[in-house]
Amino acid sequence: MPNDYDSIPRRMGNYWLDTRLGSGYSGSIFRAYNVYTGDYVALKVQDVNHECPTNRYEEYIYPLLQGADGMPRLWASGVQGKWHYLVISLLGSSLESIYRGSGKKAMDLRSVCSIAIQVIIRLQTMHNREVLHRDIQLGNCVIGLPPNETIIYMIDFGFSKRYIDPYTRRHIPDSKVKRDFLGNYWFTSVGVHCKGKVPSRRDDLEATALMLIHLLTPGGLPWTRNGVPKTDEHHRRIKRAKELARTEDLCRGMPSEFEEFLRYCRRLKFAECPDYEHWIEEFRELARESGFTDVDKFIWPPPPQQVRHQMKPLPVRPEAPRPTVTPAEMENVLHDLAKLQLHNRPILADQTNVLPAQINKQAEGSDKKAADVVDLCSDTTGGGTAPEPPKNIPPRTPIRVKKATRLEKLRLSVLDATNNGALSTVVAEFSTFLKETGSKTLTREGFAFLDALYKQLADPSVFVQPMRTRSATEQAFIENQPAHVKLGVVARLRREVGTAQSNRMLAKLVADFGTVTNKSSTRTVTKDGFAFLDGLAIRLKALHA
Ligand SMILES: Nc1ncnc2c1ncn2[C@@H]1O[C@H](COP(=O)(O)OP(=O)(O)OP(=O)(O)O)[C@@H](O)[C@H]1O
Repeated sequence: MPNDYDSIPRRMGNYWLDTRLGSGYSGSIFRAYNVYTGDYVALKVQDVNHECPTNRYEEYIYPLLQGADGMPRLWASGVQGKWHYLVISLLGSSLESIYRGSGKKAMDLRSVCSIAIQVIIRLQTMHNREVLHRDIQLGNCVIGLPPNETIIYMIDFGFSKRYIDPYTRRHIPDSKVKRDFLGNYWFTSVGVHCKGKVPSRRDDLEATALMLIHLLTPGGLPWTRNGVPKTDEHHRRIKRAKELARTEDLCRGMPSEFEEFLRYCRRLKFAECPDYEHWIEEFRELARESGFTDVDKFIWPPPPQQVRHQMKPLPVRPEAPRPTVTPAEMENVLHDLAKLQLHNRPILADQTNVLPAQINKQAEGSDKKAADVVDLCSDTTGGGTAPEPPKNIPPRTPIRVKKATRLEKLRLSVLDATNNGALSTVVAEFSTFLKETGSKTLTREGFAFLDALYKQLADPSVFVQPMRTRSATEQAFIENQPAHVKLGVVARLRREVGTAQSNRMLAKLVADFGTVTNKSSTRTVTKDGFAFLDGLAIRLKALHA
């Protein structure tokens, strides 16, 4: 329906229309002011006969969201002549225009973490109030006007819907019937956009994940690069590209949180309540680790290099740290380096210029915590047998690296595995690594390892049959169990892993193991948990044979 702006009256109710802020398929939005108070507002106008009466839907949704942070206030609504209008808080620029206006190919990590935190909080609010947004995109996230310019607001509830029936108090039903796509081309989840599934909370979160990944990808997500589709054929190509894109390819080079978040959203069951708190904390932690402060606030433009200077100085250590690399270790390293051949040119063959004092100096200054480091010498991924140490060199001692690095390496080995034998080796290493470092708590990287393992076992494009996921009831059952029952779940997994007949079954067990461990308060791998991992390695080997 064409927008005949000229016929829109200059006054609607108590509001005088000023400038047009934007217009979309469904209507126009104006800056307006209250003729009595002079207060500025935003006024959305839509033809009452519009084929898609989104203003009416918004009029129904807005009251459910009033009073919450980051939700615009609904001041008035009504009909004047052939126009329906909504009067809401006047806000600032959308993330879309901020991103485009920056002229940069990708957004900075600080800003993206702030967006992640705020948008997930907004969705938590909406979902707690029983509303799905269903059209998450950059144009529907806007910042406030000063002094609220660090707050991201959600707008455009024209596609929103209550997912809890107000009468029966039940979640809307899922359906096997394919439905027409509703949302936007770029960020609507694969399930809803490409497979015609019924949208639920998980899809709002998946759209958020795609939006964040888009912002961090130079040039944006691959399927967004040729603009909005004008033909059915182009739309089909977009859907195909979206559906086929592998999570790890989309997230290459980004902090692992983004890939994990997308995978998490895609694993959620239809009616499952997402763990908003967990992901808000993950993005806060990522920001903190990256040296950013005050990250709950979206600050645009991002503070130039400020963050490192604002970081509090580290507390002075009471005593000198234990050196991570001893002189003897350093000598080992140098010895090994001496044996390296670079283009047949021996290097560092002469160690006489390495004075003990220098070695000591290099050894100092390292302050890695014991729990954060691992023994690289136990790394078997490199293959081959270690050469005998020469007689005049003291026995090798471990070189230490960060735990996260080692886990990441193991994760990549899972993704590189092309058969069950290789997977078995990596799982055994993972288990050994956790035991040897005495670090039984599963960190983010540990869960990323399990995610990768699950994917390898369940992904039909790798080397196994596709997995049918657990039903929502089964999933909810596991999650709602008290701690002692969860222990029982791990004991069951331990028993079942020895008899699993296929990778598909193993994938289910890994998913259960991840869920149960994640839901436990300490996220530790118990004795049964280790027995499960070891059993998994043995079973994979047996299935490989
Ligand atoms: N409250 C507001 N204050 C300031 N600008 C706003 C406000 N609401 C919307 N806008 C601007 O107008 C644009 C369109 O708004 P909105 O998405 O609500 O309208 P729409 O007609 O549903 O658009 P579309 O058809 O693109 O979904 C937004 O991207 C934003 O730039």
